[in-house]
Amino acid sequence: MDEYEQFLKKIQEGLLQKESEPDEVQQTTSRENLPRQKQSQQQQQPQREQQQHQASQKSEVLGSPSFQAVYDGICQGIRSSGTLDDIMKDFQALKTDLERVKYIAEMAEIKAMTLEENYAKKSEEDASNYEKVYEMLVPNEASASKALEVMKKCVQKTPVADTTNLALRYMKRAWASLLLEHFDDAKVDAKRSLSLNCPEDLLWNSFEILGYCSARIQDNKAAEHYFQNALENLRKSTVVNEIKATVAGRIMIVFKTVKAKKNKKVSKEEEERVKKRIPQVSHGPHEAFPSASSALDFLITEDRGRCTIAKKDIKPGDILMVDTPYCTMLNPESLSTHCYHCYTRCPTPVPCTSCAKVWYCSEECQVASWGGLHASECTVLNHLMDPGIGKMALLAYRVMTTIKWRGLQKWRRQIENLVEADVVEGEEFYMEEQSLGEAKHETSPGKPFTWEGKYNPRDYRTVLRLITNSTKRTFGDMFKRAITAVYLAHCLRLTGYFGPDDNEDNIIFAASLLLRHLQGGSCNAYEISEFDVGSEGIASTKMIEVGGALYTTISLTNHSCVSNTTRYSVGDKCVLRATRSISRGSEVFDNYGFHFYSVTVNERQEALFNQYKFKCMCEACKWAWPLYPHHPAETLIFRCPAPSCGGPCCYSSSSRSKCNMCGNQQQYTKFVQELELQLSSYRDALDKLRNDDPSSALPILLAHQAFLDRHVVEPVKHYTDIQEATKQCYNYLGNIHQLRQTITLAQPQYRPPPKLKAAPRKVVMHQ
Ligand SMILES: C[S@@+](CC[C@H](N)C(=O)[O-])C[C@H]1O[C@@H](n2cnc3c(N)ncnc32)[C@H](O)[C@@H]1O
Repeated sequence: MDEYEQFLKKIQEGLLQKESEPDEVQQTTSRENLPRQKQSQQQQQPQREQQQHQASQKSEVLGSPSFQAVYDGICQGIRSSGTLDDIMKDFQALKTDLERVKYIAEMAEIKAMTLEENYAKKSEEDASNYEKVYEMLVPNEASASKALEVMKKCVQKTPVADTTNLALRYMKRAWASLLLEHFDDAKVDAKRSLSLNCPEDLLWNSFEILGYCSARIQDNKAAEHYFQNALENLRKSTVVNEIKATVAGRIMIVFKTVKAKKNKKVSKEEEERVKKRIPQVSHGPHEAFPSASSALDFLITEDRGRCTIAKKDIKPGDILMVDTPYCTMLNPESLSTHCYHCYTRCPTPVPCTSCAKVWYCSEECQVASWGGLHASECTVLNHLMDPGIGKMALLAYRVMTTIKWRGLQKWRRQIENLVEADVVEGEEFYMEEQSLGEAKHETSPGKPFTWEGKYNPRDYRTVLRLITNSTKRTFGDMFKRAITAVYLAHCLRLTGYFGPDDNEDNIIFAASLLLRHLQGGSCNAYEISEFDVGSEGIASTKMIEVGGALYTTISLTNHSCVSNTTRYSVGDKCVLRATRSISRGSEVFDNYGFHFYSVTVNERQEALFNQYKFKCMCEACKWAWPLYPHHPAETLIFRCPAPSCGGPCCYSSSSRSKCNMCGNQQQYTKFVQELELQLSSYRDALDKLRNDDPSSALPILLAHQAFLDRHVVEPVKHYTDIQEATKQCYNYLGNIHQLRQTITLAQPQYRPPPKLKAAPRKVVMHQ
């Protein structure tokens, strides 16, 4: 191992150690801090002081205790005192969420809990360590992508007030992007650097980067302007003459070329494209439910609660809902790749100005997020994203920070009536009738589900009325959620949520709502997804769950394992689209992730009951339809087209020429001819899809689907195939991530001469 490698290893080890410290220390201090019995104030004080001292020594303030530690402490306490039966009895006798959280708040462990802020802090020490690693990596072109990653971390850790260092580090990140030929990214960072407090001596770097980026897209006028600026600033700088000569030489090669060329139009921004891709609902919007199509209506049924019904015949492809989220959250796994505000990928991220945990795709998102929800969670984000607390915690917390304390006051009387009495429209109606999770039959009629005014997806009351299934929850489920709710209410308090109204009563009131939202979230939250198209196109696609959201209109759709719709995300919006024909009066069904063709009946029923608290009675569950591999393959079963017959007939390569039920020859033959034409255009559509042309494939697939819906009997492989192909086409219309293609430069001479690519940048930037 040479000197360079040793140094690199040492720094990397140091950094790695730093990064893993918070969790370890957090757990240790948490356990120490969690008393079996309530500790006296005097006992607690020195311990807290010691922790505070330790925390101030670290780059991250380690709040204590974590949710997991509180929960484990309570469980251990119950086990060791042998009081489980009593606690279960008492807790299960409680009727409302308010009573439940009051009970939890009285527990010794909760009373002794002292939460502190816990978030990833900025640190110049960490930032400059990352910068050192970058300096070692960047001269080697093969390490450019590592250099870029390291520089991202460096920027994230840089204290925001240090605008000189930030400017320098954005510029260095821009060089790394340029080395990787990520021209758009390099341009964004070079501009950021110029807009900050970049030392005059080094200004030429960003201008030079911008020159190459503009030349790359043949914006020759801009390139000329940037190169002139680069040369001018280079001349004024104090860098040694040898370097000046080298840099000027490489700039001149490209400068001469761009001067001789005409301009070409610059491509539009990605954001614009995303905006345009938000579709409109088919048939125009519903009067009272603006996120839904006017082709829908909403009922409350005895056995399935609120549900969505087709008011008129719906065609495959119809867009039935385009829903706005009440609130959203980014999954912890996507923190390093996606914008914390708009959920797009961010190759040139800007960090939060306060913490070193979240990224934004742009300064606009950074500002919008802070002005929106992040300011009220930034300092407790490590608590909210604690692995033990569960995904729903952050979403429930965000419901509260979206409505804000002032907003809650407006509805307080209404909320208290609703929550305390646990009377919720819809639940109230069918809870009385319904035995535990047992759906009666699919087509029971219902009464209309009405809403005073418009059912606005940004109205808090639509979230408040999401079904919670609280009467069907086990002791363990409800007990843990109640502890989570109280813990989250304390996090709210830490961030100053209650303002001057910070008192025990209000915290308990907020905790009761949090408990409601934790339950509601578990059976009503949806994913924000991204369709990931790998390097091999359609053959290598997968769906990624980037975040979670509450869509209160889409939440009015029930599940079927043979659903007639599918969902996809466009930005943070959710689109619900018909995958088959839905006749007037039939129910519109979503699928909660358990399809009849890929999950066995028993597994589906168990999973649906565990999470959503109902027993599915769809056709596939009732008749135990086989899994996909066991569907009839070569044969299509259809209904005889003769109106007086309608009996099942088989179509295969060795098909008959008349119906074997009624003997009708004429209509049968005509139908088979049409079917053969249909099958041939279906094969055409599949070819188009294979060749990455989903927009040409989709209309053919939809027409074929409508034909099958008129004639074919399920389950059959061909029908499932076309459903899947249609969903793939829809996915291309939503959030999508396509691997960066390495573009060969149209004018190779725009590339900085290879020998000079890395070295001068590195040397000169640190003069
Ligand atoms: C997203 S909500 C759907 C709307 C819900 N019915 C309501 O009243 O608000 C999910 C919940 O609806 C109920 N549900 C969904 N699909 C169902 C079905 N096929 N049969 C019975 N209940 C169902 C379950 O209580 C489930 O937890």
